[in-house]
Amino acid sequence: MTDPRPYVLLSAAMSVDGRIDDSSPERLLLSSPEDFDRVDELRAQSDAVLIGAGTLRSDDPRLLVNAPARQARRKAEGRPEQPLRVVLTGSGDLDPARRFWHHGDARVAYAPDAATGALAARLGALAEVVGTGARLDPGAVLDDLGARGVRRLMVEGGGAVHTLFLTAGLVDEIQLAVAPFFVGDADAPAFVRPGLFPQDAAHRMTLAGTSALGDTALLRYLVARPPLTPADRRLLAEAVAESRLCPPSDTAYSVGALVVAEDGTELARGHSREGGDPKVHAEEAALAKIPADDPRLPGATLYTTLEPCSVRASRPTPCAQLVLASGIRRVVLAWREPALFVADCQGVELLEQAGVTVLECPELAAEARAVNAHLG
Ligand SMILES: NC(=O)C1=CN([C@@H]2O[C@H](COP(=O)(O)OP(=O)(O)OC[C@H]3O[C@@H](n4cnc5c(N)ncnc54)[C@H](OP(=O)(O)O)[C@@H]3O)[C@@H](O)[C@H]2O)C=CC1
Ligand SMILES: Nc1c(N[C@@H]2O[C@H](COP(=O)(O)O)[C@@H](O)[C@H]2O)[nH]c(=O)[nH]c1=O
Repeated sequence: MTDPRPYVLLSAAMSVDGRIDDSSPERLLLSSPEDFDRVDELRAQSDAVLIGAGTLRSDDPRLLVNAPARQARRKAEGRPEQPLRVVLTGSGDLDPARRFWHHGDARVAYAPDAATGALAARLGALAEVVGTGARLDPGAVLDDLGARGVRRLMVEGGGAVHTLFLTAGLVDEIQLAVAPFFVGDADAPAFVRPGLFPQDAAHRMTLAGTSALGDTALLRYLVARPPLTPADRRLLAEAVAESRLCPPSDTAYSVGALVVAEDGTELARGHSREGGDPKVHAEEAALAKIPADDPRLPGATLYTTLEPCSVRASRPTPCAQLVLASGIRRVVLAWREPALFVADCQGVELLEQAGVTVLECPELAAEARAVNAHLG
């Protein structure tokens, strides 16, 4: 049994025009004193508090539970006085002279594997340095924190880190404080950067509370995490690996697909243009290998790197229809079809309308897309 990932609470303060700082070197105080007290209480309730390297550089924060009564409460509960303090970096370029490293108890820095060696040498005993694979992977960060016993994680910014966790669908709750003024500066950091967020007009968050903290409005949102399991991610990564086997094409996507029964048995896998058939799609190739009357199909999941097609020039039956005909009721995909060969792919809509559960895994979208980088 792997340890559970922590509950992730993202807390930030922004101006009414959506900025979390201005572009001056000094840190901008957006929160009211009452709101800063909320932040202190949230830190006290958390097992770990996390920021990005940009915030470390610009704010030089200590990131501590400040109220002595809260420190004492933690101690009385048998917890360390201060939560684990966490920094994320892509480059590994973290300055050991920052205040962050010289306060509180335990500290961890996460970085892509390639950056860990130099960073560990730089930080020495100031922090543990942990690699997250080829890239800065927020899922790997949560896995590692879970294994350290972290059950509640507070993500405290800045904008790039908010974007990293939100676009990966890894946030459970947002506490967003809105300060009653404008920053009015196009160069000032925004709450989030542009990105593909699972929460859009069609997938709205739940407003769980609003309150006034001094002159600051606190909005509390519950963010439904896409119910993907670690096994789903692993199997979808297998589908991405399968997509790398596709014979190259300048006119069609390279896609990989796996069909896996409820008990984890792989029923079939397939990839685009498999076996010399220039027209076959990955889902079609995989489904063709399973007898139509296999009783495991209704409980099975289709993992595919690209949204199943809803219209198709090459063959009469699009893949979304093939999936419906197979009886499969659950589809996990990495990447929605871009409007390159088909103006508006309706594969997800078609499946959902027929009652199939469709889950997207934005964490793997970049990898699925990379296999098709030559298509632009
Ligand atoms: N009002 C508020 O509530 C808060 C405001 N802030 C403000 O936010 C600003 C800082 O925000 P921002 O500049 O976005 O910095 P962040 O704190 O979000 O850190 C960004 C850094 O984290 C690493 N990183 C983040 N995402 C990735 C990724 N996908 N791949 C690789 N590395 C990644 C990089 O580190 P590296 O550069 O080492 O490669 C990147 O430069 C400051 O002005 C600060 O005052 C911050 C927190 C709260
Ligand atoms: N400016 C700002 C925040 N900034 C956050 O507070 C951190 C600094 O905390 P400390 O080390 O305790 O001073 C900083 O790194 C950033 O994450 N937070 C908020 O709730 N409201 C605000 O207006």
